[in-house]
Amino acid sequence: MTNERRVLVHADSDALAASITARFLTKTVDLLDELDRVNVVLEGGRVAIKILAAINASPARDSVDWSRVHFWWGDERWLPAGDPERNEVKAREALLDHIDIPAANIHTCASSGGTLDLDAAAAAYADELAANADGDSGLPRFDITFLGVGPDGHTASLFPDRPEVLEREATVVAVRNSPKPPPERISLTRSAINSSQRIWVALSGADKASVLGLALAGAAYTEVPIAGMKGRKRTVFFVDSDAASEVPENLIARSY
Ligand SMILES: O=C1O[C@H](COP(=O)(O)O)[C@@H](O)[C@H](O)[C@H]1O
Repeated sequence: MTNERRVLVHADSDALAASITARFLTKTVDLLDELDRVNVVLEGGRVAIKILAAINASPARDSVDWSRVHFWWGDERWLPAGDPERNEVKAREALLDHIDIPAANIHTCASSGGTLDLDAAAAAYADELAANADGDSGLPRFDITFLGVGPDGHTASLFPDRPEVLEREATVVAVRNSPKPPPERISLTRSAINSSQRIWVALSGADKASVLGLALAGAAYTEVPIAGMKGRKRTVFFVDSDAASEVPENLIARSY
């Protein structure tokens, strides 16, 4: 097993979504043969939601025993419950509301407008992670973590040149003054993300090409946060041809 990064290039975002869907369903079924439960970390980017919709539409969707799959979020936007811009709401609409999964398996971050303020909500999410921890890590064993990337290189809600990207102790941070709306967010930290067994990064579109090139060329993660994300077993970049235009040819695995 290698933990090298691989880049899989697809013709377009539809092909990308189909490929990651097939891989996700197969890997989850295989993991459930070995493990009592599988923990999956979701994100809220445009391509991520397209992938969840593709999983929902797949004829193989119900080959997964969803009662043994737990969903977490790499980040959440600090918005009222039910707000269509919440990552959780988008994921529910695309997939989670359509599968046979116990509510307790869906581990959301709190919403704004409730009893918790932003810091307390981040602490509550860290407590929920710790209550499901693998050993004394404070974190579940994240079997598959989906990440997206903004044109500025942010991933989850870790933005360039911000203190949150440097956090080493906490598993979860409250984010304020995000350069991308909404300004307040909750995010896993880099070390929490990098505890994942597998990180699957999805990028689509020409506006992601430059940052993908920088990340693969070894940019500092403080400036390009996605550059600092690496799963314990594998890190795979699922990209479309527009996003791949600045990836060195020798890094591309043309298996799709
Ligand atoms: O705000 C966010 O943005 C990133 C990237 O989103 P995209 O639409 O540009 O792909 C996403 O991964 C993150 O979860 C989300 O909160």
